[in-house]
Amino acid sequence: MSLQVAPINGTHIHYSQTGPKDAPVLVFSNSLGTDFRIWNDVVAALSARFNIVTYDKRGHGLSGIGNAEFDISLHANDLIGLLDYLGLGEVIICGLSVGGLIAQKVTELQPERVRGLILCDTAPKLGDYAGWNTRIEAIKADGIEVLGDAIMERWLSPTFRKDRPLETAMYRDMLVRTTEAGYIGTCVALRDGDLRDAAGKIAVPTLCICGSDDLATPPDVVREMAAMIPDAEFELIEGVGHLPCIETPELLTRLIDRFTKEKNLV
Ligand SMILES: O=C(O)CCC(=O)CC(=O)O
Repeated sequence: MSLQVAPINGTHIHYSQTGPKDAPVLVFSNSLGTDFRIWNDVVAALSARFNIVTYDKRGHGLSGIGNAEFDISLHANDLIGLLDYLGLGEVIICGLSVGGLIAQKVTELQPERVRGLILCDTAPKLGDYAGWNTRIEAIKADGIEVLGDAIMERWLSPTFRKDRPLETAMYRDMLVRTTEAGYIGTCVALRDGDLRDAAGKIAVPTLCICGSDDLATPPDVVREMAAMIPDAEFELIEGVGHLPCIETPELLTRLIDRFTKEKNLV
């Protein structure tokens, strides 16, 4: 399949669209330092029933970086711009980590557009100001490479790292090959982003998911988010880290399948 690219808000956004065009639209939004290949197994399992959009957020994967100052609103407006470009109306959004903040921000900006939310390993506010600045300064000094091993420990469970060393090395490469400007820009967006006031106003069916071994957004953080969002459900996936779409795509697929059916989103 040829690469698909759209002109969005002064840069180019690399995306893919798979599945029947008349099916419900399911959009996946990525975590920090990853590109949309992390959803490959989930997309393969769901693409008969959904019109699926995946994309590389600004500064990641094959998307451009542009000249704008990064914040969560910019990332959310990029996703809105991509949906407009593709002529898509109502969507279900599955957002992972910073992708979960992007999904929450799109819901705040265009509540009529979002039919349902699946928020994986995320929260309305991630980390604290000083922690993000420490990470930004470390990368400015020595590059992303120096943080690679520590980040793998947060992303992937000990079992995955032990049993699947080649894939662990590959995802580490995905991380450290992210452009510094794109990675740091998104750290700034996370440092300054706080959607806690908006969480209580989310009025669409929401499923919150977390891996039990997630050291980046631990289960209690995700449970706290679920408690803020009216009627949100919480699911813990045992033995998995920050990226359930990589470690257990079958289980994540089943959760998305069950949730979208139970909430009449399909
Ligand atoms: O993964 C994200 O989108 C942000 C959370 C984070 O910092 C994960 C990590 O790199 O440890």
